Amino acid sequence: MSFFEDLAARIDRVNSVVSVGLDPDPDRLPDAVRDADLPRWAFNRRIIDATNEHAAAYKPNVAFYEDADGWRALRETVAYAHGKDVPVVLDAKRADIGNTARQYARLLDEADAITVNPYLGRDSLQPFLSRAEKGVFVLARTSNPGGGDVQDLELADGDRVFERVADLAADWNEHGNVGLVVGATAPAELQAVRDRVSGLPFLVPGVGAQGGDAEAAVEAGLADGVGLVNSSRGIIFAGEGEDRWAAAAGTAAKRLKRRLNAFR
Ligand SMILES: O=C(O)c1cc(=O)[nH]c(=O)n1[C@@H]1O[C@H](COP(=O)(O)O)[C@@H](O)[C@H]1O
Repeated sequence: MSFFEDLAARIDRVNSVVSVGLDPDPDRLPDAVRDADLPRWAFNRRIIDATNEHAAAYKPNVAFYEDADGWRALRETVAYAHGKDVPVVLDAKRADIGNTARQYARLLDEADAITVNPYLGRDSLQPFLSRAEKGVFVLARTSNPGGGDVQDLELADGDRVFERVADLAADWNEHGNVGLVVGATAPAELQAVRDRVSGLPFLVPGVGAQGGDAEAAVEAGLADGVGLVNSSRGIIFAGEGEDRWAAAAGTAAKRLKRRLNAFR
């Protein structure tokens, strides 16, 4: 099965488009996991136990794992999520010259989909795109405050850079495995991207801690009902400082699922 077929089946099974971001900031981990052999893995395991029935996908951002223990924690996390039948999107935002990109693309051996950066152009993404069974989410309009600095620049024909990236990504979709990352904090741009590319599913981060627009995320983010709306800190640290932190994450995931489902 291709990634998007698999994701569509998962969305149906749990009636949810929630992507739970697994970004285990070491400074915010609860005391209960701090003495574990791999604290990030111990944390993620409890979060997955608490949230999987509401999760269409998990999205670990590799920034939170890029050290020796981190890679072990990430591998355990992905295997555990798969054991619960939940697809995993590795948020890596990678791309490089072909020779290097081929090595980066090995990350896809670990997961079902990945986020990539379009700035270096098609050949830099080819090693990802050619993995037909894996999903490739191309950054189009990001959610950060400076997301427009480059992405909103106007080209000579009046298109904005992020719009052109969306068109390019649609051209790169030879295997039906391409999606776009478009932040919920810029709802007008989100809708503009949807107006350009009707068929591509979006991964929409930025609801929750970044205050993005959940309604726009669902209305523009899904293509034929398929797409993901991600929250990381808003779910995994919902009960920070409490004993019931894992249960609080479960409640936060369920609440977000219901909020998003109201617009589906
Ligand atoms: O590619 C991403 O997932 C991403 C793109 C973007 O435009 N904005 C964005 O926040 N993200 C990621 O989505 C997650 C958002 O985390 P929270 O703000 O805690 O929900 C982080 O892992 C970000 O790196």
